[in-house]
Amino acid sequence: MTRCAVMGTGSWGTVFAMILADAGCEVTLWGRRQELVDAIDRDHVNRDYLPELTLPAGIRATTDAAAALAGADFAVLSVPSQTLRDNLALWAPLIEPQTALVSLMKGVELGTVKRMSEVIAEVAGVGPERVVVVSGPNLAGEIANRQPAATVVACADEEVAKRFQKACHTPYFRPYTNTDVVGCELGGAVKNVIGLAVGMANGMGLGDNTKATLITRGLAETTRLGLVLGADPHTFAGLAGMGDLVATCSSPLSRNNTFGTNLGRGMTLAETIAATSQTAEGVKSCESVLDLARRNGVEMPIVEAVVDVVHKGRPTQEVLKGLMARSAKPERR
Ligand SMILES: NC(=O)C1=CN([C@@H]2O[C@H](COP(=O)(O)OP(=O)(O)OC[C@H]3O[C@@H](n4cnc5c(N)ncnc54)[C@H](OP(=O)(O)O)[C@@H]3O)[C@@H](O)[C@H]2O)C=CC1
Ligand SMILES: O=C(CO)COP(=O)(O)O
Repeated sequence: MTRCAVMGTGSWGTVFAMILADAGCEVTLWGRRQELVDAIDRDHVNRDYLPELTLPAGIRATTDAAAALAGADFAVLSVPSQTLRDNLALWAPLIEPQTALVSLMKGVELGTVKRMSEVIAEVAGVGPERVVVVSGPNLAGEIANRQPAATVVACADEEVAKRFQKACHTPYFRPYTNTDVVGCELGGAVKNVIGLAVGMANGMGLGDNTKATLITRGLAETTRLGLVLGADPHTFAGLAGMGDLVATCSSPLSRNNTFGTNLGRGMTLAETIAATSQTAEGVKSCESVLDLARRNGVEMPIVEAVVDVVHKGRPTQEVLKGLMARSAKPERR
C-alpha cells in the first residue's frame, strides 16, 4: 500500500489527505497544534478548516513529524509558501531516501524568488526526479464535497509523476501528468495574483468584460514570464494555467479573489487582512512574482498594479486608470 505523509492541516492539506485515502493510500496528517490534531485523530473532523467534512476513518493525525514521515513513499507538503523553507528545514533530516516530495503550494518565495519545487530541492537536498508539483483548478471547498475536478501532477521524471497520479486518482479527482514543472508552478503562483486583480474589479462593481480582460491579459503576462523561464507555453492553456485561473477568478470560495473583492469594495489592507483567516498566497507572492519578472526583464503590468494597490496603498480606481492608459500595442509581441 502506498504510504503518504501530508504535512499541514489547513484546508488543502486536509482535503488532499481525504483524496489520498479515498484513492487507497495509507495517510498520516501532520499538524502543528496538538489540540486540533487530537480532535482530527479522534473525531475525523478538522473543526477549524472544514467542520462539515467527515474524513475517512483510516487517516491518522499527529504532531510528530518523524512518525508521519517514517516509511513514506510521498511527503505531501501543504503549508504557506513563505513558511515552507523553515518548516522543511526541520523535516528534511527525517525524510527517507525512497520518499518523493510533493508540493501542493502555489507561491514564489520572497527575496530568493524561488518556486516551491526549487525551495524543496535546495532545503531537502534532493534532485528534480524526487520533487512533484500538484496544480490545477482545485478549490478545496468543492473537492471536500467530492465534486469532480481535474489537476496536473508534474515531475521532471514522468515515472514518478505517474506513481503519484495513481496515488491520488479517485472517481472525483482526475490527475493528468506533465513534465513541465516550471509552467505548472508559475500558473499556480501567478493566478493567485490575477485572482486578486479580478476580485478588486468585482468589488469595484465592474462587469464581465473587465474581468475577462484581466483574466486573458493576466494569462498573457504569465505566459510571457514562463517562456523566459523555460516553461512550455502549452501548459498555460491547460489545467494548471487557464483552468486554475478561471476557477480562482470566478469563485467566491477563492481566498485571493475574496481578498481582492474586499479591497475593491474600499476596505483597507489592515481590515482585509483581519477579515482573512486562511492563506491568500497572492498577497505576498505578488511582490515576489514582480521581482522575478523584473530580474528576467519581463513586463507584468497587472501584477505590478496589484502590488501598487496591496503594498503601496494606491487607490484601485487610479491604478486601473493607469493600466488602461498604457501605450497601445499589438495583442501578440
Ligand atoms: N485551499 C485551497 O483551495 C487550495 C490551496 N492550495 C495551496 O495550498 C497551500 C496551502 O494552502 P491551504 O491549505 O489552503 O492554507 P490554509 O491557510 O488553509 O492552511 C495553512 C496550513 O499551514 C499551517 N501553517 C501556517 N503557518 C505555519 C507555519 N509557520 N509553520 C507550519 N505550519 C503553518 C496552518 O496551521 P495552523 O492551522 O496551525 O495555523 C495550516 O495547517 C497554499 O500554497 C495554497 O495556495 C492549492 C490548491 C487549492
Ligand atoms: O488554488 C486554489 C484553487 O485552485 C485555491 O485558491 P485560493 O488560494 O485563492 O483559495
